[in-house]
Amino acid sequence: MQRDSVKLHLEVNNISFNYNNLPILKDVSLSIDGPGLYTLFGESGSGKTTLINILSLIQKPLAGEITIFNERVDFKNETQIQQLRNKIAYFFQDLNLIESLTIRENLDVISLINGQPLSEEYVTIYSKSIRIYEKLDIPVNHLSGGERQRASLLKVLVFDYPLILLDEPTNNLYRDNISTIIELLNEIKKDRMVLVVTHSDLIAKNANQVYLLSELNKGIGKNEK
Ligand SMILES: Nc1ncnc2c1ncn2[C@@H]1O[C@H](COP(=O)(O)OP(=O)(O)OP(=O)(O)O)[C@@H](O)[C@H]1O
Repeated sequence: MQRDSVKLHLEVNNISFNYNNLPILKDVSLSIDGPGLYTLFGESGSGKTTLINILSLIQKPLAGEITIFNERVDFKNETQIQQLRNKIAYFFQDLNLIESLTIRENLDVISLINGQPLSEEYVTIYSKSIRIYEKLDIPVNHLSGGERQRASLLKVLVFDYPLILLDEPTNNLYRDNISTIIELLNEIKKDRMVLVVTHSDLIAKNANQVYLLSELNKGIGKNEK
C-alpha cells in the first residue's frame, strides 16, 4: 500500500506543562526516529494523557519545542497546526464516534474533516483484519463496547496518518481481541510511528522502545502520585 512519504521523526525538547500552576510535565524530552511501535508507561495521574494531548497538538506546552516530521511546531501558526493535525491520528479513551451514524458514515465524516479520500481498499483490508467488516453498515449505538473500540481503531488505520497516538487502546478488550490489536500494531508499525500509552505488558513486549514517563519527567507530577 502506497502512503504519502514524510520523514518519520518526532523530537520533543524540554517541554513543560502546568495545570493551575501545578507542574505536571517539566523538561520532558523524547526522540523517536523511524517507523516502529513505541510505548509510554507511567502511573495514573503522572501526565501521560497530557503529553499525548500536546503531541497531538491539542494542548500547547508552557515551554519547550516539538518537531514533527522534521517541522518545528509553531503553536501560533494555525495553518501549520491544522496541516500537521491532519497527519496525526489520536485514538482517545472516549472513542469519539458519532453514535447515530454507521461505522462507514463515521469514516466519511472524518474524510471530510481531514481532507483525505476514503480508500475502499483500506476499509476492506483493515476492517477484515480487526474483524469489524460485517458491522460496517451498522449504527455505532448498536455496537458492543469491543466493537466500538475496533471501529474507533479502524478510523486510525484507514487514513494516512504517519504518526499514530493511542491512549490505552486495549482497555475494554478481551484477550483475544488484544492479540488481534497487537498483530495489527505489528503490521502498521512497519511504515508509521505508533506511540501507545498502555499498561499492557503484551504491547510492551512488541515495542521497539519503551519509555517510562517517570524517567522522562522532572515535574512534580511524577513524585506526587
Ligand atoms: N483539566 C485539568 N485540570 C486540572 N488538572 C488536570 C486536568 N487534567 C488532568 N489534570 C491533572 O494532571 C495530572 C496528569 O493527568 P493525566 O490525565 O495527564 O495523567 P495520566 O498519566 O494520563 O493518568 P491516567 O493513567 O490515570 O489516565 C493529574 O494529576 C490530573 O489530575
